[in-house]
Amino acid sequence: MEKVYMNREMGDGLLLLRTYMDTIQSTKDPDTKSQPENSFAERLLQEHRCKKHSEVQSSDFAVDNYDAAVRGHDAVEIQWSPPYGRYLVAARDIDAGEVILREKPLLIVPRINSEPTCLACMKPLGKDWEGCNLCGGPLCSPHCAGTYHGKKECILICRIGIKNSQNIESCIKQLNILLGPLRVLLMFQESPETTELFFALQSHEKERRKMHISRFVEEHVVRAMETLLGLEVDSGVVHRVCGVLDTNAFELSLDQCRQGRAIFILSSMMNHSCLSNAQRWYSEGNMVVRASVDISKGTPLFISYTQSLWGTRARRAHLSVSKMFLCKCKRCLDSTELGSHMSSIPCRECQGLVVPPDDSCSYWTCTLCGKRIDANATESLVRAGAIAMNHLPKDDTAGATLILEHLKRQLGDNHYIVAQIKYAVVQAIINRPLKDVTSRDLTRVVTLTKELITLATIIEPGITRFRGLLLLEQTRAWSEILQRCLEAAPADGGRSLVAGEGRCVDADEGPNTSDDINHNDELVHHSNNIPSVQMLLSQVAECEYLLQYDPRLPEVTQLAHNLRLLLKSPAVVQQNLEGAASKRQG
Ligand SMILES: C[S@@+](CC[C@H](N)C(=O)[O-])C[C@H]1O[C@@H](n2cnc3c(N)ncnc32)[C@H](O)[C@@H]1O
Repeated sequence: MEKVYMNREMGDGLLLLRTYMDTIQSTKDPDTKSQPENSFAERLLQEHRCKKHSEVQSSDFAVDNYDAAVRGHDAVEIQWSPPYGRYLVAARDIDAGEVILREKPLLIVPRINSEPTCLACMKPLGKDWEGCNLCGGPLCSPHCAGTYHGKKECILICRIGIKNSQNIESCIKQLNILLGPLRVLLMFQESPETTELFFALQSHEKERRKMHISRFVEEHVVRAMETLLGLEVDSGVVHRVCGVLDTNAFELSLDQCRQGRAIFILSSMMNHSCLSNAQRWYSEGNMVVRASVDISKGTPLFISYTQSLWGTRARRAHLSVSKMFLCKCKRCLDSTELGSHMSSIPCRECQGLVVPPDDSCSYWTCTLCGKRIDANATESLVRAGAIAMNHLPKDDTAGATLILEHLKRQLGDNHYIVAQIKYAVVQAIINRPLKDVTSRDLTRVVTLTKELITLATIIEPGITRFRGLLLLEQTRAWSEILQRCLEAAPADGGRSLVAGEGRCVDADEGPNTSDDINHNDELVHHSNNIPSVQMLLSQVAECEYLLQYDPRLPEVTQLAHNLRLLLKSPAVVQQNLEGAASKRQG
């Protein structure tokens, strides 16, 4: 404990956060609203409730969100150590799949992007939007029931002059940059006690001062607040607010279409690892953090701040620029990336794989023949792959598959560029109405998702969203294939197709030139391995568990419903009866 106070900034914050957490921990029942009297959380809540009644509307975003009470979190505690700052640790053994944290946001702000977003409900609006009657800022409708656009904010935004602007696009861009820090400052004004809590979070203020971001904040936030909004602001405070937001805010899908960035005090204490042991969702107004693997008492909890389908170099660069640290997790320190070889390329001399240099050397090395390769040669190959990936033909899965096959030969089957293209092809196919997808493309989805699930087992092990989404796409493809088989030969549950003499077609043979949807040849091949409805139902049950808190859960439920209906179809019933009879005979 002593050394905690060696770092004053961190130590002060730690004390405050631990106090905050203690009050939360002391209320175990997730449905109980009562907090210990005079506790920090209770004080915050009481003050908030008084405001809620007396100042309706003035700072609507803070209303309700301020009910930042996280309850019953006996699973975690906060610790501190010099290289990592504060972090959450398992206070007891935690089982894979257990919910570790459930927390309401302190505040929600819009994402920084140039797209107009409804100020009141945070729905991205595209080109067609209506302006707020008063300030002219984007709203999905003048009667939007969203509560984020409070009166004070509206009055300030009026001063930007969006209504009469000749260049609305640039006004909206500026507004999107300003809005996050502006809402934080309004929250401080409305609820001064939030200031201390917010500033207990890390801002990397000093490091940011030396970086380009500092000039950006000075120009587009501090100066814009002064000149456009006519506010007198403390530049240091604004920089710190922006630092806290950039370091701690979670990008969220608020529901299936609304998006935002939000601050969660305790969830912010989770450090990063590219091989995380927990994952987070936003579900029914709460951050839900779930253990993806078993975590033993005393182990730090890690979520991932980055993308598992990126190679080490890209992940580390992203973390170092956006979160100001050099990741030294197991995956980052291993040039084979845990044996996945997602950044390796095939050796031209032998069957081996050439792995990227680690911090100690500058050349790439084959793990089999030991050949050393100059970094420039391999990097230009990877760059060419990245360019091809960024120009992948849209709505042309055959074309995309050709590129994929070419890059597989150049970069290897598991390379991160190849993996990202595989996932992009899966999404391009499966996001179309399934009735319009050729059987060949459905087959492709099955093959690619199987390969990606194998990869996911290494880079995102356990109960994870990525596995859930891959399994969902695979099950959707299988169930469409199965239905086509049943429709093509309903009398015998598709088995006559199995006995047919058609040519076996495999997804790897290349693109289909015909757009014939009911491609019986392919069905012949696949009816040999098509899972039964029961098998697909158990796959869906796994998806339901994995995606329990995901916005795509309704799709899983719908798929389960469709499969249950299929189970009742005469062809499947007949098949099951015959199956049961032959089992009895056997
Ligand atoms: C959301 S905060 C996490 C809590 C933070 N450690 C604190 O004390 O407030 C993110 C910051 O934590 C630090 N951090 C997170 N993961 C880390 C890691 N694996 N190694 C080193 N620092 C890390 C970085 O400074 C990063 O910008």
